[in-house]
Amino acid sequence: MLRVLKPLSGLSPKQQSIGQLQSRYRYRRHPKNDGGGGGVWKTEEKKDGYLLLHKSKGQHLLTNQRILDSIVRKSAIKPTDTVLEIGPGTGNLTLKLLEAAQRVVAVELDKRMVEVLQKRVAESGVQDRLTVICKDALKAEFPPFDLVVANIPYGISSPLVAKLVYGARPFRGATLLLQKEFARRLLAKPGDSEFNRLAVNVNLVADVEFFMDVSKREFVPSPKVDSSVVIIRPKAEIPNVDLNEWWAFTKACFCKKNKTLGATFKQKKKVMELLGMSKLAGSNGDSKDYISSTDNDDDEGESDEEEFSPSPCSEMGASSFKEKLMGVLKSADFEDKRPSKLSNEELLHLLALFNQAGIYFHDQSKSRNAENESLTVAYS
Ligand SMILES: C[S@@+](CC[C@H](N)C(=O)[O-])C[C@H]1O[C@@H](n2cnc3c(N)ncnc32)[C@H](O)[C@@H]1O
Repeated sequence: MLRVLKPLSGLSPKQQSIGQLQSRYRYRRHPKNDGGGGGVWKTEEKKDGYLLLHKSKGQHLLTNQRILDSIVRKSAIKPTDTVLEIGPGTGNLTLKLLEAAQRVVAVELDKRMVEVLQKRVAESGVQDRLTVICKDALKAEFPPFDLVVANIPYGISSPLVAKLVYGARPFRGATLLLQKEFARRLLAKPGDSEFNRLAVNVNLVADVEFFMDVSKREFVPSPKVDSSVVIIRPKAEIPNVDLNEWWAFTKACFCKKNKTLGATFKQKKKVMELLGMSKLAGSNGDSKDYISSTDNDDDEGESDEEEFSPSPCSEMGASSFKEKLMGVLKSADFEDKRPSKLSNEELLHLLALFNQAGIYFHDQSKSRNAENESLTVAYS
């Protein structure tokens, strides 16, 4: 299905408010509709040209003015606020944000989108209040902002949410349009089937509120999935825990989220890897011993059900280390518990117990924002 974004003839831009400006654009099916194959969509941003919309970049434009208005209203933007928008696209939301905020910082990967956005905003005469950063939002350094309001490309949801809530910039809230299933995972509570490490990590530092569901029919072109709007509000106070260590610890616990912690930490492969890193760091004269864990997240990836059975060369170290791990789990009845049913308070308690036993978890890559981070754990 190909659609066209076509500017309608009408009032001169100078006579128009931003709201009127938006109504100059309408969407219709492209006459050369080819059924939507090939992952590329066409839209027209001016009478003599076409803009290909790429599914791979999540280019699904939200066109329902009522929904755009609700999102802006719900975001409680103050006239003095700077709003960060990730993926402004052709500016449907940006123009509404500029009506409410002092300044909008829009981070957009696609230069063609930036051109359309800047043209539309210039027509409204408020271009001096828009800053465009034409970069990948995962790599861009964000300037200070008060709020985030965005219909984001769903492909970067997880690292982007991590970048925001674990990032250095303080902000009041993030109103995000997300894939419905992803939003449900963010909202999940311990024991819910959707509950996973993402919810655990986000909930440590932020509260997540559901706002509304948005049908796929409200986008041009329609994606395959429905969406939901959630508001993420950073907590005023967060537990006194090393966030890098917390990130690595939850990764280790949730590598098989429905397995008991005893089974997870008993796996031969895991114990041996942990121990291997320990010896590596020890040879460098490090005061702590470092150990690594397999990077299997949330029941995906390879499984290693095999119970620990030490090889001759590392028998002593591996055995005592496994005993240490199991001792911690048993000391507070965590051995038979599943991470997917534990509250953050319980997980924090378990981490404190590991630390007391001299076992520390480390994020080797130091990249909580990256999609493929790896882990190490330290113990002494
Ligand atoms: C879902 S569309 C939203 C467009 C617009 N906000 C709207 O609601 O109509 C996502 C936009 O994000 C842009 N985008 C995709 N990946 C990005 C990235 N890594 N960093 C910044 N922008 C990105 C796409 O080019 C696209 O314009």
